[in-house]
Amino acid sequence: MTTTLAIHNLCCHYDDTQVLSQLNLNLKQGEILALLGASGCGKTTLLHAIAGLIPLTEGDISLEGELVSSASHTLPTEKRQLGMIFQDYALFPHLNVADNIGFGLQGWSKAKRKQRVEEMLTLVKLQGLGKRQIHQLSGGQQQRVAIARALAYRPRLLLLDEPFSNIDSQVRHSLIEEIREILKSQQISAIFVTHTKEEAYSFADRLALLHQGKLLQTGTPESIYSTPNSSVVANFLGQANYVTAKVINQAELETELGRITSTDDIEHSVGCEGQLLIRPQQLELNPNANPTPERLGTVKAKRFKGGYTEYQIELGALNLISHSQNSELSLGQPVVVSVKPHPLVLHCNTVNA
Ligand SMILES: Nc1ncnc2c1ncn2[C@@H]1O[C@H](COP(=O)(O)OP(=O)(O)OP(=O)(O)O)[C@@H](O)[C@H]1O
Repeated sequence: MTTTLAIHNLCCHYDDTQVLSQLNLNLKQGEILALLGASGCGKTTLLHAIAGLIPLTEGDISLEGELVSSASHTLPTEKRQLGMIFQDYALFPHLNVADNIGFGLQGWSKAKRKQRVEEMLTLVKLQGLGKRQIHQLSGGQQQRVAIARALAYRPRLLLLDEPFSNIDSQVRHSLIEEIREILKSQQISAIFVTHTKEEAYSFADRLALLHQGKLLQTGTPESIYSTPNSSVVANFLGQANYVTAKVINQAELETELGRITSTDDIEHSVGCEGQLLIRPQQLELNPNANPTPERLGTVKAKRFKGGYTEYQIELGALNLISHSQNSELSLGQPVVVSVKPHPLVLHCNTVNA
């Protein structure tokens, strides 16, 4: 499979402040990647660098093997064959839907342009609405027009900056799935900026987590969620408990909750100490089990969440969050806390331990 985008050792500055540092990232043809991270971590800056809107101070960017940015060279945005979609749609209010979609097709014959616009209207399920004015469309429909316009001239890469943030949450989910299907059917490579992990999970094949201008981890949503390489990544992708732990052998850790066995080999060496990550749904609460002191906790708070109940458990100095199917536990009730069997994820205190 060919590489659409290759970013190598990229650094960007605004005045004296370094905003992106030593960033490496590749994107395969047809792949959808979500750039995820807290506000201000550099997501939009990276998108702008790929678009050629800001220069690089170090490193380079290639599109389909063509060098488009380096410290000494920036190919102008309009020569990069990119599609760009931003949260405010940036449609032309004085043009109707068809003219918005056909706007980028300069130099095409009238007949070919009309045919392409019709194809695009069908693709985004807006057949028959070509003559409508933009203000006569819903937010979701306007975003479909933006997609159609961006795809009409067959870009080699689509850049989307928080494209769903202005869409009503009721329609957002189905729109995300629909647009993903359109991109997949056309084998379009895309980079999508969001700070909402749920959007990233349903839209992207792969996530790239940015933190303070550095790329911390890339991988499928499932792999990053289950084996985050740091507490920053773990916390960003969902609630997390941490207990101190030490590797006893390849399969076991000695922890604040007693000895815990992993279902996979533990990758760290014996003796390594650190923090064991336990997701709330990996903690089991049992009011009837035989208590051992290190596992006996008390229910301090509970919140019904629909599909599960969230409990806050006090256990010695630990404050643990558990998501349980059992909604019957009451405040103050003693419970035995155990960890469901799973491959344990330990973040060691010592590097390379
Ligand atoms: N034109 C600019 N001049 C100076 N600093 C800037 C400029 N644009 C952004 N920054 C700074 O660069 C950093 C990264 O900004 P960027 O917009 O890339 O973050 P982001 O991750 O997209 O944030 P958000 O999720 O809030 O949109 C921030 O600290 C921001 O204040």
